[in-house]
Amino acid sequence: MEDRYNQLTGTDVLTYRWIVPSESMTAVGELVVVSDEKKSIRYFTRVTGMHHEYESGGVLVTGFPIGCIGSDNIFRKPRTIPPLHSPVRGMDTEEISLLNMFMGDLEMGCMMSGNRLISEIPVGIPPSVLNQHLGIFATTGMGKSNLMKVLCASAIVTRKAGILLTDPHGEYATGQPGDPHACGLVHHPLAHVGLSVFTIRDESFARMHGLKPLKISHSDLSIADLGLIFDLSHDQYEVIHLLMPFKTDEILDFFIHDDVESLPSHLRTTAYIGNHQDIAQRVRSASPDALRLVQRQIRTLLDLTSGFVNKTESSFPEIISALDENKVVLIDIPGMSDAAELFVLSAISRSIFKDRQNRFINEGLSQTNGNILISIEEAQRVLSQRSEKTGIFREIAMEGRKFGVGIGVITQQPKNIDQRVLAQMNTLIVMGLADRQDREIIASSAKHDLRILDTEIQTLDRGEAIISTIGIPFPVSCHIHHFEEYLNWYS
Ligand SMILES: Nc1ncnc2c1ncn2[C@@H]1O[C@H](COP(=O)(O)OP(=O)(O)OP(=O)(O)O)[C@@H](O)[C@H]1O
Repeated sequence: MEDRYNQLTGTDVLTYRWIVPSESMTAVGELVVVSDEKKSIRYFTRVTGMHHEYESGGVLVTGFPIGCIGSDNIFRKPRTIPPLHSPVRGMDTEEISLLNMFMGDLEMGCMMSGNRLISEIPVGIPPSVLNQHLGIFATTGMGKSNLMKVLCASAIVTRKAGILLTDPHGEYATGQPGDPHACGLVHHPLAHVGLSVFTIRDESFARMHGLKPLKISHSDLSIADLGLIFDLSHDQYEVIHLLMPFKTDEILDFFIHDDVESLPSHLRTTAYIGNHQDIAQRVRSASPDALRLVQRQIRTLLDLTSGFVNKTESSFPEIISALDENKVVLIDIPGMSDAAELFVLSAISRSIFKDRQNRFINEGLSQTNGNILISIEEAQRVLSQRSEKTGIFREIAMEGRKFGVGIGVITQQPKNIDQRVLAQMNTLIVMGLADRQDREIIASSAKHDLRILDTEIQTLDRGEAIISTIGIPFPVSCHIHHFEEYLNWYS
């Protein structure tokens, strides 16, 4: 090899340049080490770009130092620069194990260095960051469902955090319907201890797979969530606000037992005869049409959800204690409409958040409680800039951290998520984003500078991700395990 190759030809603190022979297989994302041999400092550097160099006939590579390590063996942000002509080389075994030390317990895949898989470095995020929210940004078909299953599989093994997810497609519990080779979370060898599935499917299916029936009681619901299901007018929102101080089971009882058409006129006389005088008094000033509509919608909602919403029975205490035991809780609701799924997720999320909040206020959360991650697919439905439907999810995004509750925002359209919510996300997993504006928004909210990884993000393949988390001092390229294969490792 000629001398001029693989030596630093230019540096500033955050950009290194060197030339490699044109036939070399250097790839964007590759990790190399630039060593300052005099001072015994090694600079770990990630290839961020390259182009042909006329003069030398080689390829001019640019890289970004992700950290450096001196003779004290402490990994630091690079504030110094290596001298010109410092050698640039691949990582050795000791350097690979050094990077391995930063990886967390919730394993998702293996580290990638350019096109090469480093199987010695399993990539995972620490469970301790889950209360600081997580964003998964993936174009359709890039492997987001597979990633979620792998993340849950790891959580089932490590049992250091609880994860809640809803599944309206029926693919997480027992595998993609119609695919005989697909596996689901129930096939995890530790599912009996680390997984709880609550389902709306029929009893025989549930029994065969060890799933529990999902039950939601009237008092688990919040009247505010009516807006998740129906488009409410200003007047209807007013009715909802008037009703807010009352318990939901009483509100529902009131609307179920009064005659829809005569309700408003009754209320205008003093002769209301019923069990809910206080509610009747309160809604007296509301628009009769809005009141009638709200009543009709409540009845429709209870009709639609009659399979699992009932007066008194509730799975919520069991869901909360499973999450407290750091289990994965899957709400299996195949065929449920978009709106109804959000309604269910909102009710469960509120219950989890309020429980943790109350315990925090009354007893101080014990250190043994792990974090809980509530994952929301297509999160732009509830966390967009102008949505009135953000309710509990925004509250968790803003305040969940101190109570150990984080949200997992999964979306293809980060530009449609409220920027203030994105700013709260301390772990970002990017799985391909074709839209430049989407990439810019993510780059500006990440804890690491992802702008320089733009080329890499654009060249991500299915099953590949860039992970930026406060738990790891540099962004990591990762090849996500294939769920079915990952399960086999445990079997
Ligand atoms: N890491 C991976 N390794 C190998 N194959 C993968 C990986 N991730 C996903 N796949 C395969 O790619 C296909 C699409 O994956 P998946 O269903 O997870 O994508 P998705 O992003 O959830 O898609 P959609 O947006 O349509 O729900 C599946 O056949 C899956 O097995």
